[in-house]
Amino acid sequence: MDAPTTTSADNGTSGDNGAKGGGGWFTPRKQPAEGRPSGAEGSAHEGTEPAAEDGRIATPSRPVASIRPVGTGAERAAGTPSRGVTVPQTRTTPGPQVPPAAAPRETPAPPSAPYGSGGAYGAPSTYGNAAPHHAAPPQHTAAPQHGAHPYGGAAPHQSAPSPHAHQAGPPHGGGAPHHGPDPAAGAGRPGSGLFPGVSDQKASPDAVLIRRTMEEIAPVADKVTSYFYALLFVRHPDLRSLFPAAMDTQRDRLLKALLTAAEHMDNTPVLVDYLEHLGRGHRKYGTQPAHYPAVGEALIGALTRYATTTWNEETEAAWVRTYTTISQIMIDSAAENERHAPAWWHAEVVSHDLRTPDIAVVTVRPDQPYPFLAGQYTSLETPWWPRIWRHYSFAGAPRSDGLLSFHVKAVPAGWVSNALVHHARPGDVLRLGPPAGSMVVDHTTDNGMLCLGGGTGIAPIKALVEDVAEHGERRPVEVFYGARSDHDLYDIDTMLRLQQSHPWLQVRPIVDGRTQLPDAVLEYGPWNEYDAFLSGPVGMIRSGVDTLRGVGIPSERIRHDSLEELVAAAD
Ligand SMILES: NC(=O)C1=CN([C@@H]2O[C@H](COP(=O)(O)OP(=O)(O)OC[C@H]3O[C@@H](n4cnc5c(N)ncnc54)[C@H](O)[C@@H]3O)[C@@H](O)[C@H]2O)C=CC1
Repeated sequence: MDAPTTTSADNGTSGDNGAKGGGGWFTPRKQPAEGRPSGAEGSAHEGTEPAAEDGRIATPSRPVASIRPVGTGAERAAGTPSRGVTVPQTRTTPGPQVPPAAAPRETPAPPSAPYGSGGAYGAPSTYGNAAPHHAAPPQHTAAPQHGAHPYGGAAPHQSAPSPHAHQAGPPHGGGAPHHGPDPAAGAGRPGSGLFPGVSDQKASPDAVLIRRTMEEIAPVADKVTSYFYALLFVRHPDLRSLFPAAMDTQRDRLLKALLTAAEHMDNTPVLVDYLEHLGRGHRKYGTQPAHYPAVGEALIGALTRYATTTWNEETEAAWVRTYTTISQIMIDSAAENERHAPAWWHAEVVSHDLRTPDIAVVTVRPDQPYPFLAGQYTSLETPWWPRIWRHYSFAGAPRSDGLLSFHVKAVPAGWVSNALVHHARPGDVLRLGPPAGSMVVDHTTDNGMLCLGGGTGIAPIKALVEDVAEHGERRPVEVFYGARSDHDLYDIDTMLRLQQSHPWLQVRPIVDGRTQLPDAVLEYGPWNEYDAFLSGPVGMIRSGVDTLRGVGIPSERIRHDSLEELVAAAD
């Protein structure tokens, strides 16, 4: 969800959207033509409504409550009267952002992933783990309207910061950071279906209703998503230009974001971190507060159409409350971020080093200072594929000259990666989003570091090593660098040079054969006193987490970027 909602000067009830005339907020203004194609793309003509897959017109069952406008945090600070939910002022986050968890990298799949990962209108991404400074209990506790609860009711676990605050966290609690029951699940009966490990027993009433809806629409998720975008673009054709031409991957992002929010609805710290990250990340797409109500209308319209069994007035009210709060947090987060960071950075390619026929090291110079931490990643857009963003890790610790490097592998059908490897040249200008990810070094300990880098996943591992070196630490750092063949160890010379300079560093190239990357660590050790860092293909992360837990490293000391995002990127 990415495009949550809010603010609308008319309180969301203007024009035909008002709850009048039997229409209601999401009621079609006009019948669509017979046989009109459905789907998110193609079809949006202003003043008409999209047809459902079966050709029927989708008309919400009844008027829905308006998604309330609340203005931005800045407006409230200036004394603008609140018109809806009361949301406390956004907190200030000084210094480089260490947004919650992670994201995907090169996207070997459909070239279309719009708002890249992390992103836009529907991109979850990570959060699962708040960065250290996010560990404090959230200040966002949207006051309920009409007795409703902000996140769908009570905000139960507010007092407990995420126990996985240092891990790269998957959005749906499924991936690595949350090995074991979700902290939000309490001691109740574990949930089932879409939300394993999430219990309804301690869940707030709104959370229960929202999850029921999600369970119901899961089997028809594709239809819901298509219909959502169709509604959005038909009613707001101007918003279409914010999205990439190809919507394939984008569609999934909405549902994933919803799942993420739904799963963590009662875990306020996690949810707020996630949404704040999402709100900041949306700035680069040009998302404005006014866009949120539009998305909210389309969302409710799509749910009304497809969640036929669970949808009723109560459920609808829960969704409206929840969406309003979500929007507010994202809007406030973006507004706060706007005070000290650009929405994006331009970055000129200054060198392009083709290491293998399909791997390049691309170095860029941002047009203004770009603060980040070693181990983080950014989103990147090329001039050849506007509005298509991909995530790449910084392949080095911050440098005094401000240059940033990325390791890019051209993957089949990967538009961005192929453009970067085969077309980018010095002088080309890319766009970068804000830094993200929490796979960073904890300099408050001197624990040994066990690092597994598979393929181009070695990029952030190299950054971590440089970070340790720059801090003058002498903790043991063991790097296992996996590749399919000797030829694919494109950065081994750099890693071995680092090893020569630093006696605390051990680099072991592991070429697929007798053993593969995660298993190779079993021949060494013991590792139970180490912190672990995993970076590479999702299969490697999954098996690596299992292996490392098996050798005694607790889950909370195993860090990696979001599995969900990596999976999404590989679709
Ligand atoms: N470029 C970047 O900045 C970053 C990229 N990544 C991710 O790293 C991946 C790199 O892709 P490639 O270079 O093509 O890697 P690859 O597919 O050639 O695999 C590299 C090595 O990882 C291990 N591995 C792969 N699959 C495995 C599995 N299922 N189980 C156990 N070990 C496995 C093997 O040792 C293999 O040689 C991509 O998925 C990318 O998204 C992750 C972080 C940063």
